[in-house]
Amino acid sequence: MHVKFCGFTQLSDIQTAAQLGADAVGLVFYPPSPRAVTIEQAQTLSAAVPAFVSVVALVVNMPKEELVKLANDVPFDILQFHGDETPEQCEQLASRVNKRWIKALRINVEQDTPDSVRAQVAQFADAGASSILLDAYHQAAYGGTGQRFDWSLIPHDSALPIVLAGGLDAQNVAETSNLPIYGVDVSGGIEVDKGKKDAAKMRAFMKAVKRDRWQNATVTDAI
Ligand SMILES: O=C(O)c1ccccc1NCC(=O)[C@H](O)[C@H](O)COP(=O)(O)O
Repeated sequence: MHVKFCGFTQLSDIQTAAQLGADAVGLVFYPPSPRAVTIEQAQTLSAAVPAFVSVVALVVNMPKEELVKLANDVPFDILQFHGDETPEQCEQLASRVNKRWIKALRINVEQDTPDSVRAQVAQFADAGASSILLDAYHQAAYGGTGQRFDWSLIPHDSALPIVLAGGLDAQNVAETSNLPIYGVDVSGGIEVDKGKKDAAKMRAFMKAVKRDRWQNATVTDAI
């Protein structure tokens, strides 16, 4: 199980996340978010991330010129499109800045079914996405809402590895162990305040994931 911690604004928090073994750390480039960072903050934060930890730049409907400037100014590894971007827009924007990308789909329990989610994932797979992040739909926010969605809507035969987000924390993350997912993403569940992470919560989250991972490991997994 891979772990992405998202929404860093503080240097010490991102250093702690890396020390604890997070696979990826996310920076939010969406000014309305309480977790948004400036280019200058992002440069400082990304410079503190060691090798083998991916820096993910999260954008929401960002115009091309702004994205080009972001990619020129901040070293990051993966783009996360978390707005209303279509597969074609993601493909064009990501190729313009020469980055691998993932797409967040916000699951609306009133409308979505496993088949509709599978079909959307297939479209983003065709466009070249590396992974899909599934988050809860909220009418007033694009993400970071702390809300879970109905996990039975996660398709089993997805065309892309799925990262599960939305309302996860150290207490409930073990419940994800039998889901068809590649990784988990958390923001609010490791915070004391929006954008301010809590070292104890990050540690507890990692312990819960790793404990569960090794309890369920097969011999092949463990090699
Ligand atoms: O975190 C934000 O403020 C945010 C704003 C706009 C779009 C996306 C945002 N966060 C996306 C994330 O990757 C979060 O980690 C994900 O939504 C899970 O958040 P949470 O439910 O708080 O764990």
